[in-house]
Amino acid sequence: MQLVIIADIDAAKGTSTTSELATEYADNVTFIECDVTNQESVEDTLGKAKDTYGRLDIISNNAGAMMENDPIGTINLNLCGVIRVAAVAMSYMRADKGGSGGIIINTASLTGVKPSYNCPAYCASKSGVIGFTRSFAMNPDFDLHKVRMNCLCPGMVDTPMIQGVLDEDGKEGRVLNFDRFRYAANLPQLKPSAVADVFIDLVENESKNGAAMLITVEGPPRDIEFPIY
Ligand SMILES: NC(=O)C1=CN([C@@H]2O[C@H](COP(=O)(O)OP(=O)(O)OC[C@H]3O[C@@H](n4cnc5c(N)ncnc54)[C@H](O)[C@@H]3O)[C@@H](O)[C@H]2O)C=CC1
Ligand SMILES: CC/C=C\C[C@H](O)/C=C/C=C\C=C\C=C\C(=O)[C@@H](O)C/C=C\CCC(=O)O
Repeated sequence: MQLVIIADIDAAKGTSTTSELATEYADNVTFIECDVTNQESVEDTLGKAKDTYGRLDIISNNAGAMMENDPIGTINLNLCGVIRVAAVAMSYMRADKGGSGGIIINTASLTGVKPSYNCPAYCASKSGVIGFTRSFAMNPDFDLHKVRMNCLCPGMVDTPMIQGVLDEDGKEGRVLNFDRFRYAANLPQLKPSAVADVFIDLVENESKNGAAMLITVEGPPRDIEFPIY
């Protein structure tokens, strides 16, 4: 049986999403309020998940936001949040410490490899997620802990994040040039399900470790190839 914990800082949205899913999956979906920028909150959330279900197999490290008006906060949420969650999750998942191994999938972005002057802190945070993922996966300790790590690098996806930036009408400076962002946001966007499909492939394909999956409207998903120095 697949059991899912939805963890998010937005309790109202998290609860309503969980109720929606419960119509199909009954008690197999639970919501826990969590702030990935707060170490105690992350420990509390993953501790509760382990206590409720006995073990952790799959982590979707997905929380993130675009807020160029707060560049340090952007790094703290998008990059440090990913590292924080991964570290606590590892304490439960490691096969050599009583866990069963598994997979952590971090959400990076196309902007982690393709710079955009419009959101330098966001791009830096996502480049960091890619670097963290690839470095983590290279560790020879994998043979002991058995936790794979991969990341997703989607182009623009039709989600509330994009709409949220557009709705603000540029006043709060979530991007540096609102008109350029609006232009980019009017180009064809991915559906969230296109990203979810790649997520499922990464879970199922046990040969994948350290992959950064490029997902765009231009063609099928593929591994990003990085130069070797
Ligand atoms: N929408 C897009 O075009 C793309 C989005 N991404 C990334 O995908 C991920 C998901 O974003 P979307 O679904 O697009 O946006 P979204 O705004 O719908 O989802 C982001 C979620 O993160 C949560 N969150 C924010 N701060 C948090 C915190 N401190 N602790 C816990 N949860 C927190 C929000 O409440 C929200 O539910 C993000 O990491 C984003 O950077 C990557 C590429 C493209
Ligand atoms: C701004 C980033 C938006 C969403 C983040 C998401 O993680 C991934 C997005 C993928 C691509 C986004 C590209 C956005 C680019 C820009 O906003 C600017 O660099 C301007 C882009 C296009 C303008 C084209 C032109 O000037 O002719």
